[in-house]
Amino acid sequence: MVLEVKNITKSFGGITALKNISFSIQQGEIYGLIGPNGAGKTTMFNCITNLVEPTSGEIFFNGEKITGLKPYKITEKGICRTYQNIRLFPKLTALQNVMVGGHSRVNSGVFRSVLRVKSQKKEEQRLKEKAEELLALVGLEQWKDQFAENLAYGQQRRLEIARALASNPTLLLLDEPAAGMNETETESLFELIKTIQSMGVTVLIIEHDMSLVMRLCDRITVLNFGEKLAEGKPEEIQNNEAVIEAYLGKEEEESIA
Ligand SMILES: Nc1ncnc2c1ncn2[C@@H]1O[C@H](COP(=O)(O)OP(=O)(O)OP(=O)(O)O)[C@@H](O)[C@H]1O
Repeated sequence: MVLEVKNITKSFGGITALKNISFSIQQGEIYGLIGPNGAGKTTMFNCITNLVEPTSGEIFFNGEKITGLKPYKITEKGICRTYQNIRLFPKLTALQNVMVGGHSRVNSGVFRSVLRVKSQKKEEQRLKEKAEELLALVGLEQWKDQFAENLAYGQQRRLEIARALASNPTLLLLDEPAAGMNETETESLFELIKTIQSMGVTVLIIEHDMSLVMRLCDRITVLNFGEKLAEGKPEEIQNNEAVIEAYLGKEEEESIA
């Protein structure tokens, strides 16, 4: 198992955002986390990356307990994420944004070296090449010198993914990557996530676009008011009565209305 979430509960004062949630993700899977607004999905990402500390429960990454580790340590171990609200550096170029992502995992070893300046320069060059490769991967190579703030919304979302990949994660957490994207952008996002999977990266994705989730994910957990409502393959989730009632059915009604 790449990731094992065991009995995670998270309370914020009177609100219990997650109630005793468990699930496991296998190497190479694309795993979906879905549920209505406020179900606890982002809180789960925050618990995995320890931006918020779980009230109880444990999380294991490649068999090692990561609960309680500092967020940067968790990144170093190979978990990276994007955010629901884009968090790029608007006044840095696309290339610089990706290079910043790469720094988080090279700082310790290389910069402590005795041959500091020389190795720093080499490292900078290596980061730049890697960043260019990643920009090509997400289809932004011709935009590399543009400020992030000048990129279209869908491009910014892809840039966030490139930045997250810069630290060589083995587990990538994507928080609503298709939000605000049109159909064409969503389709190229689908292809991109499939490519990332084929590179050997395991993916955990929060997404409201059901058509994307159902085509993309190998397995899915459904959260509702902090509780786990169901877990299974896309077809199992689509046919699950409780899920239809709590979530998919409601969406259908909304789309009919
Ligand atoms: N830092 C916090 N302090 C207090 N309450 C919080 C905090 N973070 C989340 N919550 C609450 O926890 C619950 C779950 O929120 P969360 O953002 O995890 O849901 P979500 O499933 O990601 O929703 P959405 O789809 O709208 O992003 C909500 O009731 C939210 O208000």
